[in-house]
Amino acid sequence: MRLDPFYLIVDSAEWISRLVPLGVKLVQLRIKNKTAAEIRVEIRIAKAICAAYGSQLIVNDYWQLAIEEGCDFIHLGQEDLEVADLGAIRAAGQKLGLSTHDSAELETAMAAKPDYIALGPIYPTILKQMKWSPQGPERLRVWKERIGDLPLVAIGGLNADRLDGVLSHGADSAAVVTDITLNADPETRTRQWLAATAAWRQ
Ligand SMILES: Cc1ncc(COP(=O)(O)OP(=O)(O)O)c(N)n1
Ligand SMILES: Cc1nc(C(=O)O)sc1CCOP(=O)(O)O
Ligand SMILES: [Mg+2]
Repeated sequence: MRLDPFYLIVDSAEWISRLVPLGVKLVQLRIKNKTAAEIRVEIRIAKAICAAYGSQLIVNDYWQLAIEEGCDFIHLGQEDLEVADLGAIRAAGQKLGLSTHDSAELETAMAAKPDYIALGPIYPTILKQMKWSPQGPERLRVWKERIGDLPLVAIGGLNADRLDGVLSHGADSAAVVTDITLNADPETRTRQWLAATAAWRQ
């Protein structure tokens, strides 16, 4: 499986409706602090938009809702993984991406036979408090050697200027939140990401 080098992460279907039509081919819906009923609606709308534009939707955390809504790709962190039913996820034919932050987590993640591994935070992030110090792009090489052909996602503090650095250190895809969603002009910033990743899309 190949992942697009530009992996957008947003917290609403509204963002997906704004940015996916610009050409984003890989997008995660990562919603916190909403009810399950509200998240179901968001997933449904996001799925329809992604289907219309040929974009791969990945649902964060809410694997049961993702299955019920007919989505095909989820992302889980290590704490999510502890309580998730991997058998049900596989039986539903879901692809699975997993977060890792250290070697022990990588071992746990690999045992779950994921479809990609994410490593973060590569740089300091302002989105959420992290227990881990920034990994630095060099650590991506170490992860790539350990996971072989499995796609590797870099996340945390990425911006258009840091893209080439992470992709040239072994990441197959660069995930981003605030460099786009907190930008004064998110559409223009998204176009910059699309242009900056074009050479890695061949
Ligand atoms: C691509 C990608 N990588 C890492 C994460 C973080 O997942 P997790 O550790 O479960 O934290 P939350 O995002 O749920 O706060 C991610 N969402 N996507
Ligand atoms: C959601 C998330 N997970 C991370 C991890 O390291 O697992 S870093 C992160 C935040 C990414 O946001 P930004 O691009 O704004 O830094
Ligand atoms: Mg999570």
